[in-house]
Parts: sequence; structure tokens; C-alpha cells
Amino acid sequence: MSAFTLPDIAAQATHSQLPLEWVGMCNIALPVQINGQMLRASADAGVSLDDGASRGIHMSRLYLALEVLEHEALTPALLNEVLERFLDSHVGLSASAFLTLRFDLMLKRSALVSPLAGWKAYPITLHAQIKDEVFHVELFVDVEYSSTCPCSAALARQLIQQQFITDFGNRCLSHEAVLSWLGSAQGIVATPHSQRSVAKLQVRLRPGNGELPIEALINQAENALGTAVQTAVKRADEQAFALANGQNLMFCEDAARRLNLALKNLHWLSGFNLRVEHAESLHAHDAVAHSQWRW
Ligand SMILES: Nc1nc2c(ncn2[C@@H]2O[C@H](COP(=O)(O)OP(=O)(O)OP(=O)(O)O)[C@@H](O)[C@H]2O)c(=O)[nH]1
Repeated sequence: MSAFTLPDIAAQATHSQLPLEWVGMCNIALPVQINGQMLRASADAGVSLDDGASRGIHMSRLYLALEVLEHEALTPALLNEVLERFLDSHVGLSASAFLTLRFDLMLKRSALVSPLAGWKAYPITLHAQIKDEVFHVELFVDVEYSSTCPCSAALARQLIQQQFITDFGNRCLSHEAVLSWLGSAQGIVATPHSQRSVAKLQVRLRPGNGELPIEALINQAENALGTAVQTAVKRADEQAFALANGQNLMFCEDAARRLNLALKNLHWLSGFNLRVEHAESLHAHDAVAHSQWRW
């Protein structure tokens, strides 16, 4: 070796002779383009090291292959292209390639009644891989919503009925007195508990799908759930939200079933795995349900 040659340790043979399933880099900072937005993302880039005799992969080649993501809108075809570059730069070493991207998609959401709007950040993870020469994309998103416990609502209604008997059992009913009682905390003595809840959706894209329908997935889930968390809120919006919650009582099982049925209507996915978590205000643990289809 001349004094001017840089040592290349990765190219050396290893004594262990052992292939590895995944080798690469995690938490690479990079921008990605989606929905016309340039978003700050974090990437995990890796390949299999199938040549067990080889000491290491070439990290820099994976890193440089990511550069294209900065210049083009994110699509399944672009993810495939990056993975192909991973493999082309590791001929003889690697047969599988993996890319994970994490970012927050920003969507502007209108208020329920007032003409206001505000932003919501949806945490997204994209997993793309080429394995056994097959390209797959999976899309993960968290959708937050409000859930009101149907059992708690029934118990609260019963308490209100009991209070009504106590206050009006021996009296002639006057429209004015009942109306005033209905508008008082002494009349409506109990309220059901609600919780901020999250649906964690994992979907696999149908092969050949040209788009990354992230917004469509979020909209489908929020429509199915009915009470997505809000952004800008005036009192009129809060009242509309209270009504929506009152008409939308749900256990975590209800939420999981609704999402299951709604996601099956999306022609562009080939399977899903979902988990809903209701962060109970009744107790310090969560109510959780899972559902999956062709996963
Ligand atoms: N394989 C491997 N490389 C590492 C690791 N940690 C740091 N690196 C460094 O990643 C850098 C880039 O590696 P390569 O892509 O092989 O760099 P290179 O040899 O200049 O590039 P090529 O000529 O394309 O092979 C090297 O300086 C390695 O030391 C590790 O755990 N494994």
C-alpha cells in the first residue's frame, strides 16, 4: 500500500464468515417533499450483508443515494429507485435493501363552525424494502381523536334522572323550571368522561400503486372516527364538538371495528394492522384494541 492510499477496512475479508440481515445508518437528517411541502425527515437506510466473508458494507454509498429524495416529490417509484441504488452500489454483497422515513405531515384543518382553521401535525413513518426481489411499501400514521365512554354516559344519564326525581318528583312541572334546571350544574349533576385517543394505523400499499395516499388514509380514519381532535376553537366550535362527542360514544372496541371497516374500503391497500389507545381519564391505564386484515 502506498503512503497515499486510504485504507479500506470495509473491503477486507472477515474471519467470522457470517451474513447479517440489516446493516446501515439510522436517524439520518434529510428533507423530503410531500404534498408540496418540504419536510424535515429522519431516515434509516440499510442493506443485508449476504456475503458473510465481507467485513462491511459501504455506508457512504447508501448515504449518497438518499440525495434524490431532496429533489423529487416522494412516491413509491422514488422509494424504489433509492432502494435500487442501494443494491446497485452493493453488487455481490447485498440482495435486500431497506429504507425508513419518519416525518410529520402538516395538514390544515377547518374548525367545525367558525371560519377558522389551524394546523395538525401527523407523525408518519414509511417503510420501503426490496427483499427476494419484491418491492413493498408500508405506511404508518397516528391519528388523534376524542372518545367519550358509552358506559360513563349511561351512568351519568341515570344520575341526572335520579336528580330529576329528587327535584321534581313531588312538584307540578313548569316548562320554565325544567328549562332552567336543564341548564344548571345542579340539574345536570354528572358528565361522562372523555379521553384523548390515538389510532395507530399501519397499512401496506398494493403493489404498483403510483401514489402515497397519506392524506386520504388520514381523512378516511378521521371520518370513520367522527371526533378528530380540533385545531382553532371558538365557543361555537367547542359546542359543536360537545354535540359530536355526545352522538359518538365509543369504547376502544367500537373505534377499532369502525376503522377496520373503513380501511377495507381503500382499494389501494393490500392489508393493515391497527391499534387504538384510549388514554382513560377514569383510571391511569389505557383501554386498547387491535385489529388487522391480511397482515
Ligand atoms: N461498514 C462500516 N463503515 C463504517 C462504520 N462506522 C463508520 N464507518 C465509516 O463509513 C465510511 C464510509 O465507508 P465507505 O462507503 O466504504 O467509504 P469509501 O470506501 O470511501 O467509499 P467507496 O469507495 O464507495 O467504498 C468509512 O470511513 C467507514 O469507516 C461501520 O460500523 N461499518
